[in-house]
Amino acid sequence: MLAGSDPYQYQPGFGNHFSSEALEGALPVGQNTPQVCPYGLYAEQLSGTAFTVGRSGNQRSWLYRIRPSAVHRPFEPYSRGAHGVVGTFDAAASVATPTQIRWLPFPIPDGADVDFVDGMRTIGGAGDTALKNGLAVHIYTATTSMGRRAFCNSDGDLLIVPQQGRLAITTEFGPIMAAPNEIVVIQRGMRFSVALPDGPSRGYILEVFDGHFELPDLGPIGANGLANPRDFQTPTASYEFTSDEWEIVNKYQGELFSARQDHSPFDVVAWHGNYAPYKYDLACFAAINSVSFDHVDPSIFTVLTCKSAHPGTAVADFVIFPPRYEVQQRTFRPPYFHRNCMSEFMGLIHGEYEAKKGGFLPGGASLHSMMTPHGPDARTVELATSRELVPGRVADGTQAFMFESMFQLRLTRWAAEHTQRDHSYYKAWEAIPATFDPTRKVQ
Ligand SMILES: O=C(O)Cc1cc(O)ccc1O
Ligand SMILES: [Fe+2]
Repeated sequence: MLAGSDPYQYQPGFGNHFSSEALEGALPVGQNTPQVCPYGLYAEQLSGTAFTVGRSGNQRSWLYRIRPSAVHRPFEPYSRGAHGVVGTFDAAASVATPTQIRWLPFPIPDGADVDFVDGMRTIGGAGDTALKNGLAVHIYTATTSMGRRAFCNSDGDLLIVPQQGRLAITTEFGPIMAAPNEIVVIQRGMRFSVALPDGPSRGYILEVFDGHFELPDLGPIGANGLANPRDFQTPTASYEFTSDEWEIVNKYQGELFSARQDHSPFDVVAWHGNYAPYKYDLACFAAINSVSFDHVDPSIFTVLTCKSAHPGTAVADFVIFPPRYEVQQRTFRPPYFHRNCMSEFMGLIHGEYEAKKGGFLPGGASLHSMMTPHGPDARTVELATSRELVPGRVADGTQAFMFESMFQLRLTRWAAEHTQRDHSYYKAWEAIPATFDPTRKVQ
């Protein structure tokens, strides 16, 4: 990187075999592990899949760094305050409820210095990190940068959805700046440190304990549309060479551990491979929908999917509800009433969600669990059944999203008993009248 140039340089593409060097010639030529690497760097492989996974699914990167990551003092249990991260969702650690759940915006601590790691709280999840089966949903509320602290998650991949405040993320692969309406994916094992250029910040995190996010198949849509691969952005190598004291906070089996080292974890001078973090601007999403009639299932707005072993059934889909035109004729246009064999966790980045124009607020959340009945609120139903069906815009200035999962989620007690839990949420549907009239068969 040249002095004074923009540190945020990205490589476009999804799942590419990227190459990046901050110092010309730092990547070994023609091999991964020379006897001595250029500039006296150490070669270190970071594996995202088992060595033996088939070629099309195999993910790994080679990092050429000033000191190997192995150079650190032992990990000890993390002692800085009681942390609220959970990696096992059994009856001891969490509660199950099939009721419709909503939270008003999660408050950002006032006056206290809380960074991204200490401000992370698990809302709920399923399964267990040790068996690499399940997922967790977290929220972060933070007021201060991590400084010389780095976080590393051994338990799975993190899909981060900033809702308030940009995240300036230093990663081993280079820096990423992510603003609200962008998402960042940081995979298992990657060290990163979060600074807050805008001060108090909040956002959502989806963690998958197995697999990786991929672009959904497009089927009859064809070769283009939805999230296009070239709009994903992976950072470029950037390093620091210091003997400063750093703390590495490692989430392992849902617990936090801390180790100290006298060098920066961000000392990767060059790297190559296809296991690398990325960001994506949700405004790049090329939405596709019905141009004739009927409400299309929200899977049409899938940005990324983490597949399970059951074809077509996701560990987790990341789905958005982007600004778009709505043109369907003779159609109840809002989300339909339904009971789903998947779990639906929703959040709102900004604006108002089309099915609930009040109560579901930016920085808040809702959970409609497996088979929990839900749909548009009474006001939305009233408007949608009486309005003239002219072409119109929907969701302008708005961005809601959904983490949809095949798993049954359990809530942490923190989330279930949170003061922001909206116990009157059920009233959203209370005023929906019975309009049934056996003498009036009009469609
Ligand atoms: O429940 C929700 O609000 C999400 C949702 C939106 C939609 O358009 C169709 C189905 C669905 O679950
Ligand atoms: Fe739904």
